[in-house]
Amino acid sequence: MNVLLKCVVRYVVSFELDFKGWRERNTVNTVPYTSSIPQLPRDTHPLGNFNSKKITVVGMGQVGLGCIASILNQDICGTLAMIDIAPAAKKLEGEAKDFQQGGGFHQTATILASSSYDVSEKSDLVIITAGVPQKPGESRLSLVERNAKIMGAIMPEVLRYSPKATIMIVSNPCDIMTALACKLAGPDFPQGKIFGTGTILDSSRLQCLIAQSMDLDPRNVHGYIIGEHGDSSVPVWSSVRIGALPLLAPGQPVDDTLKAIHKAVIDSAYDVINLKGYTNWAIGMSVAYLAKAVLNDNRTISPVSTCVRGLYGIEEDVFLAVPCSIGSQGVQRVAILPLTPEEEATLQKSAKGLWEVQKPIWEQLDSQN
Ligand SMILES: NC(=O)C1=CN([C@@H]2O[C@H](COP(=O)(O)OP(=O)(O)OC[C@H]3O[C@@H](n4cnc5c(N)ncnc54)[C@H](O)[C@@H]3O)[C@@H](O)[C@H]2O)C=CC1
Ligand SMILES: CC(=O)C(=O)O
Repeated sequence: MNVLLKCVVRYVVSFELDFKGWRERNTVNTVPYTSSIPQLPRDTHPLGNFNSKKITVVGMGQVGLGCIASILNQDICGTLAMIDIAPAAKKLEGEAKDFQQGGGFHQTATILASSSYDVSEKSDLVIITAGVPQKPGESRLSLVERNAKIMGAIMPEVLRYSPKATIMIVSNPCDIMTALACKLAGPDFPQGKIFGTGTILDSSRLQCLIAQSMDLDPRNVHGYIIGEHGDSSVPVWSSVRIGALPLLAPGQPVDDTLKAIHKAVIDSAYDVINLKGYTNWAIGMSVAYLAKAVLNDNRTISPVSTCVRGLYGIEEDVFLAVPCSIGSQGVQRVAILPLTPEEEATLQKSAKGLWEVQKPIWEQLDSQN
């Protein structure tokens, strides 16, 4: 009984400490991180209100299609718009018709498709998946220049037709593309409203691999990969929980099994791309999960990509994934996860590496203004 009481007290205390670790997400790029904003009123969502909600997905390749399939299966919105470039128009029309013909099994009343952004008008959420994918063996960072050009073409159109939308970036390299989308939106666009899918997929891969090694349900593994959605990602072993139990005791070193699990997480995308040429279903499920959090204003905690300058001793103007609460306005608050000195140092290294790739694009953009 005594032991049980101690456990309860420990968890109540640690909840309070964790709660104090939240930092409000500033609404505008220029507001310093330390400022706090009044909590935004929670949207009311009576049953069936999703019908008034509109999602646009830009980029109807493998990932875009994976997103649409998951969104439709989960009855998240009433209207869905699909956008791709003009040369892909015929395929786009075919995909839209195929999804429309499943109307007996989902509740999305309207599915639109076009290469023109007027179909995206007044979207509540815009999801950007357009861009070049990796070839087998290619890193995400190597896509940066090609996909920066594509992002440059897309963002003005998105903002023209849906200036109030929350925007989710999936295109790789996801963290730099999210930073770029924010820069293109300008300093007056509420900062948290543009976020990247970050390491939500990497964290799911981590959950699955740990669960597999322990013969458990992945949904009982709680923990995050943070930092870059890519090769320099950081597993926060110090806060992984199995059910309510910590995976590691305080000070317990990370052993070779855990290191191998992290390596397997990093290798996951390369592995699937080698096997089938692309990844799409797991990211589609991740996107639908986040879309539901936005449209239902759920305040769901997920590791998504947001500006981390000023956090964890990071000085560079970079976006990385950290656990955030996600609602209708995108990232509403950033959770300040306690890190060990090693985890913090690895995150800082990841930030520096990303900044080296991002810097030339920033210099180019700044010289144009
Ligand atoms: N963040 C994440 O966890 C993941 C990100 N990705 C990334 O998602 C992106 C898309 O991957 P896939 O769908 O496999 O590639 P894909 O080549 O199958 O599709 C890309 C689509 O973007 C379209 N597109 C190109 N320029 C466009 C523009 N200006 N406007 C509208 N559409 C445009 C293309 O026509 C094509 O349909 C890649 O950058 C990939 O690396 C992929 C998986 C996971
Ligand atoms: C391609 C990619 O970013 C992924 O599957 O993680």
